[in-house]
Amino acid sequence: MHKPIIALDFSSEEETLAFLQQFGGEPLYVKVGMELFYQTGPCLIAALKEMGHDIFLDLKLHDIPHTVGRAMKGLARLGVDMVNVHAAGGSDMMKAALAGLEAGTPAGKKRPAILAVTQLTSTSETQMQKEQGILKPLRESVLDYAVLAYDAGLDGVVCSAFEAPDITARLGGAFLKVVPGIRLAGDDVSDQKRVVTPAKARELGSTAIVVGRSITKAPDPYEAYLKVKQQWGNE
Ligand SMILES: O=C(O)c1cc(=O)[nH]c(=O)n1[C@@H]1O[C@H](COP(=O)(O)O)[C@@H](O)[C@H]1O
Repeated sequence: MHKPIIALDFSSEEETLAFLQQFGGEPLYVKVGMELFYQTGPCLIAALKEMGHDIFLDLKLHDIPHTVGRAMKGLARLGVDMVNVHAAGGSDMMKAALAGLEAGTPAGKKRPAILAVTQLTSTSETQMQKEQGILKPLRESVLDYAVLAYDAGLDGVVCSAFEAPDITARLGGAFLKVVPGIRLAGDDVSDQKRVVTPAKARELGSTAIVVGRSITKAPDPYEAYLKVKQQWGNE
């Protein structure tokens, strides 16, 4: 089982490094998303690697296949461990993303795992149906996107824990289910709609969890991390 992935949703390198100092040098699995990457770029990725952290670079690419393929080729050179695209970009785009990653991964290095974001955990079924015009149940939409990603050769999906059992049943346990929308009991869910605790995520068969504000906004982030880790069941 993977360590909980901490979402470093900060706007500067200083803030990020001050946050990480509270972890006393413990090697972590961190997620760098668009807020931080757009401010700090590849330099911070290099610094995080130097500190021994595993990195999920969450830029959720969604564009024409040629553009996404070329972008992934560049991202592969950063030496991150995991990247993602939006499944809604389609099968050709996902295949181009994978081919770009393979082409960009330096010889002798491991290709980053690539995930497809299905339905964002901030989306409810009502919103999906009204705003995206997808009239099936949300669970079905997530499963359909997961099958599309699997057929395109991707390593897994980002989904909520609620859809994890269907995906495992259909595509097997090795296909990754990386699950955000995690809260410790009593924490503010904020903009998230499909939310579970770390323990529930494990019970539903998630491969990994992504945790942001339940850790980053906690009065004692390290203590919150230990609580998440304990509930999740450490590696
Ligand atoms: O791809 C993601 O990481 C992602 C997909 C998704 O469906 N929902 C989702 O919340 N995320 C990310 O996971 C993190 C969740 O943050 P918190 O809600 O603060 O725990 C954020 O960095 C989001 O960008």
